[in-house]
Amino acid sequence: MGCAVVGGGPAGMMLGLLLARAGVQVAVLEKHGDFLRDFRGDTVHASTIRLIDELGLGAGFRDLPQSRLNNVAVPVPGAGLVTLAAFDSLKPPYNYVAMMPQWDFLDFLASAAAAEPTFTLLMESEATGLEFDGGRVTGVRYRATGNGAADAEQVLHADVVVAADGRHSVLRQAAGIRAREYPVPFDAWWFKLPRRASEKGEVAGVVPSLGDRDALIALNRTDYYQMGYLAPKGSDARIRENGVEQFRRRVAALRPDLADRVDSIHTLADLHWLDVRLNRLPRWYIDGFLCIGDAAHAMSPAGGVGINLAIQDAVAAAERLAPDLRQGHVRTTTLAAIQRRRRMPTVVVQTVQRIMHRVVFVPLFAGTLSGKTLTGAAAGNGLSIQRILFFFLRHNPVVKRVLPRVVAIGPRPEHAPGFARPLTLRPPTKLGAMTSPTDTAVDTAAARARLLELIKELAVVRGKVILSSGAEADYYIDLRRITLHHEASKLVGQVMLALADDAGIDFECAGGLTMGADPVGTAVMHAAVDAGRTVDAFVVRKAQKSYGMGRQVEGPAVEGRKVLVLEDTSTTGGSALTAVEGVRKAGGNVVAVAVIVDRDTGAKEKIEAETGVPYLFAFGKDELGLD
Ligand SMILES: O=P(O)(O)OC[C@H]1O[C@H](OP(=O)(O)OP(=O)(O)O)[C@H](O)[C@@H]1O
Ligand SMILES: O=C(O)c1cc(=O)[nH]c(=O)[nH]1
Repeated sequence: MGCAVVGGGPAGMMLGLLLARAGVQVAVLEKHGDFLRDFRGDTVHASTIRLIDELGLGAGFRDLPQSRLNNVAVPVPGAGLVTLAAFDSLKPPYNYVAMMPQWDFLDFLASAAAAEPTFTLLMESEATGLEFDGGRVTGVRYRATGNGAADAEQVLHADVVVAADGRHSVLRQAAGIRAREYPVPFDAWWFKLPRRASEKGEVAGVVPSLGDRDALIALNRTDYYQMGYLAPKGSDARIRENGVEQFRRRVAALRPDLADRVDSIHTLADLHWLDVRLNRLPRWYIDGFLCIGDAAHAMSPAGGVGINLAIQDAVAAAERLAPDLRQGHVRTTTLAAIQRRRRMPTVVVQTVQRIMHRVVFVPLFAGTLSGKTLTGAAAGNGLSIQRILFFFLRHNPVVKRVLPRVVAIGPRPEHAPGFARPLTLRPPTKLGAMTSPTDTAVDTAAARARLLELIKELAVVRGKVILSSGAEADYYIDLRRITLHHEASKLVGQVMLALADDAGIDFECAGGLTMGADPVGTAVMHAAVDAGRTVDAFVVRKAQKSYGMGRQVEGPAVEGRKVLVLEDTSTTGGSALTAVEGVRKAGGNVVAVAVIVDRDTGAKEKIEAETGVPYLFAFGKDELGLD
């Protein structure tokens, strides 16, 4: 076996799927017989949705029953419902958090992985320990608990064992790795309250209400409210001693609007206690063994970002493990590289959570924080750190932009490794283009999102610069760094092809003025061929060649054929116009001009007026943050 993953949660299943797509033998061991468990994190964050699109699974994912969380709001006395994180301010389509039962999400990942021949899912297989050879882990010991075979311990040998078995990881203990604990002031108790049909249309959101020494959050789900009661650590025994009636009264006091249904909490056995922990391992690995997700760093539920972080760990791990696993030996330096990659986002998120604990939860449980404190409505309430923070959360434009991003996307989001992405886009048919974008659109959305990120990261250069036209500008987009880039080139082809298809442009040749347009033309040609179409590329020289064939337009003849003129970017539109003129002289029928980035400097108007064909662009300067 290449890789044995222990724990069929979001991180374990994602890692299994990605490694299987790399063609590596991988087994995921899950101790339960199904994924059905209440009150696991039921969020799928924006960066995970983007990842799913990149894996070509977006259409199936969107078919799953789910609701969208568009914001996080707090009701504050005197200020109404205050939105703290408006996800819908993020760029679509990744501008929400999907809420769905985690078992649906895990079933979905499991069925995608089952399509890969190198993937095995071992349900009812409980890991009990590690197998060592010298100091190196060489496998995992486990017990199959199904079919009454509970006591037969077996060994699964693997090049690497990955523990994705959560906060109480059995395997990390077996590896002798100990976590560093940070104090957490509270625990959480999850339960459900019914949601009436008449309430279905209400804002989907997370609605917290603060008490004097406790708090209640409500997650609006399709036909119920998922309630989280928060109280000081160590309160579980007291809550249970006080009995169900007192607990119902407390819930009713915190959410009077839900008081009419607290009877649905039949007994305190309906409360699911979460012993909240915040910790992380100083070292996530030993030879042959790696921890990811909560096994490497238990997260507080504050912000609800633990699942996303765990999935991102899985992606980073898959990307780095796959090459080693293909060679049959996982180097310890590779495991160290995975920890290096994921440590920063972990530390950032945990630090934010620890600040939230200190600033919100400690005073809350000391009885010095309530909704009134935040707005200053409480008598004798001066400027407090909470009021200042609350003011910033509501009014500071940078905080208002950054907060939804931190929650929905997270620091250092990961992208699907090339080996896990679908090989080609589906060939669009004329009928398909007219009816629904289905799979093609979903894949294109992922390609477009990734390309945009690469352009921002690699091509945008700020500072004074002289342009081709002689004009001076404050920024330059060096798209050659994109069109000649190992990952971006392919995306350029896919995105530009989809751009023309979406505009209903039918073409047989693609190219433009050398040299910016050259790699764009070949990328489009390859994307078209991948999609089962025949498109040739061409190059328009800046001047006609004075010897040889004496041509200005090089490549298979464009004469009598439908031509898409391409550019990487345009400012005055002069280069694209030269290309159109060259193609027309060579007898080509120009059907459109398309550029990757438009600088919004009048090129569109000029080109459309002078050539009479549409001018398309994949990205505007506003999308690059250059507005
Ligand atoms: O719309 P325009 O004002 O024509 O400006 C845009 C052109 O400028 C750049 O090329 P450049 O002229 O620098 O030449 P190169 O492709 O040979 O590098 C770019 O690749 C476009 O072709
Ligand atoms: O106008 C240009 O010369 C120009 C602008 C730009 O952003 N990028 C580029 O390659 N050329």
